Amino acid sequence: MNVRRPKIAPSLLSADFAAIADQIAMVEAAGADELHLDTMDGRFVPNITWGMKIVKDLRRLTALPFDCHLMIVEPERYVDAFREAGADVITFHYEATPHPHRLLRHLREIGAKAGIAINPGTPAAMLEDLIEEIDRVLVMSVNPGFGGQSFIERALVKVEEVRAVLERRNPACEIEVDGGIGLANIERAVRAGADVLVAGNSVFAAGDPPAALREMRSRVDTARAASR
Ligand SMILES: O=C(CO)[C@@H](O)[C@H](O)COP(=O)(O)O
Ligand SMILES: [Fe+2]
Repeated sequence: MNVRRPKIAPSLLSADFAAIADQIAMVEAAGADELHLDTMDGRFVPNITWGMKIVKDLRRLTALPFDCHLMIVEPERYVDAFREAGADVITFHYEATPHPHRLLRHLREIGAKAGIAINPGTPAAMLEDLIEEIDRVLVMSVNPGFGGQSFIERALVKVEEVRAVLERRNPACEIEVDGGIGLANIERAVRAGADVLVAGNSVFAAGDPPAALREMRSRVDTARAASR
């Protein structure tokens, strides 16, 4: 059984970039385990965010691990640059490359944690021949592209399915859930088997973001203790 303490990764997509140093310091002080950075290219997803330059500059602001979620086509062209910019976990989309196996191996070779994300319409079974090559599976619980969307409940079934396969074949691999995570579902995500909970709007758009993050932390720890 999985007994790791789940991590909470605030998503900077929902942060105020005019005050980004303060926003990062705030979530770090409130107990964030990682920072989730969403790169979008306007092709794989309809939205556009930031690239390596921003990741590199943000790297100077914190020692928290950077969880770089690449929602871009041809991710193999950019992963080295994201690693050099300071990415610790690099997660590309299964749907964005014809060679996910090769890319997962390459990510480990360059010293990154190798992450692969699956969209809501992609079955967990598509990871079957990749399982041993993965350090983190990201189960999308919204269609990628925007923060603040509603959680897709079916994602929890997928987390359970991925957890069952990982228990047998790659127990060290983490499961991350991304999209619409908040107090209404964070405990259920942990009970389903999630190790990393991404939270954008539920932190940065809250009236009291540090309090929201601490409440999530407490609920996550209680849920994990209860599921042991
Ligand atoms: O990858 C994405 C969206 O595509 C996410 O990381 C969002 O940034 C999560 O934001 P919330 O749904 O938690 O507001
Ligand atoms: Fe994301």
